[in-house]
Amino acid sequence: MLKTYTDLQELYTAAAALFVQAAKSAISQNGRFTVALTGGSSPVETYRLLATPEYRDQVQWEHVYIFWGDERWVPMDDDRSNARMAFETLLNHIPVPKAQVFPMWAPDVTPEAFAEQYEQTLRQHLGKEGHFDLILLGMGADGHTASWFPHTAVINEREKWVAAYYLQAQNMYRITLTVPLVNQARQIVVIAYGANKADALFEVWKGERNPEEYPAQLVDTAIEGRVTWLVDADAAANL
Ligand SMILES: O=C1O[C@H](COP(=O)(O)O)[C@@H](O)[C@H](O)[C@H]1O
Repeated sequence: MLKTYTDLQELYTAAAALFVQAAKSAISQNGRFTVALTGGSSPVETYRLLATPEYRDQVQWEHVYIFWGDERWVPMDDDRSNARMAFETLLNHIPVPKAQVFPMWAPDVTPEAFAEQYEQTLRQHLGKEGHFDLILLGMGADGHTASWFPHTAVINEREKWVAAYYLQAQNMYRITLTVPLVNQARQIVVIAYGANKADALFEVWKGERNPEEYPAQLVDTAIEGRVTWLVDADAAANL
């Protein structure tokens, strides 16, 4: 499902409302809520909104388990860190227990070894089936989502749940949840706005199937109601 907003504030509100709704429903059914956060610029205002009393006070944060969908392999005080952004905008402002927050970063370990450790952590918290209650994603102007960049081997990974690899174009390691794990989530919300996303959004939704070029096509929209794209009119201009 794709929902288009002319007012960005309404898009942020819709994303925050979906988060709260997913948290309430998972906690009432299973006593806990597992969520993977996205990075980049797209979720910033949604995270800020979730930190306001109106949204924050609707969530039983002591039952929430926070992971990341992907990360730039940089220390958490680096401006590029997805975790740093999430702490600054949301996590520092909510009463979630620190032991239930799992950034994709650790010093003194290789990214590949860390990816294996992170997968073990996920297996402990998600069980062997690996169903997140909610995964938030963004989409870059090049059609990447999570750290599934065009023409990288990681988009064909079907065994591992978490993978790390060196992204030559950015001269940095990336760590990411993989396609099979993301597509097992109970709910996925993709946030994409801005005119620079219009071409990629068109290709992902209306273009020929070509996930090597537009990896966001790999987010499986087949199950009705499970995947929601929240986009603005600028991003949707070519649809
Ligand atoms: O590098 C990344 O980019 C994507 C998209 O970022 P945005 O700034 O266009 O929102 C993001 O979803 C991903 O988490 C991040 O690592």
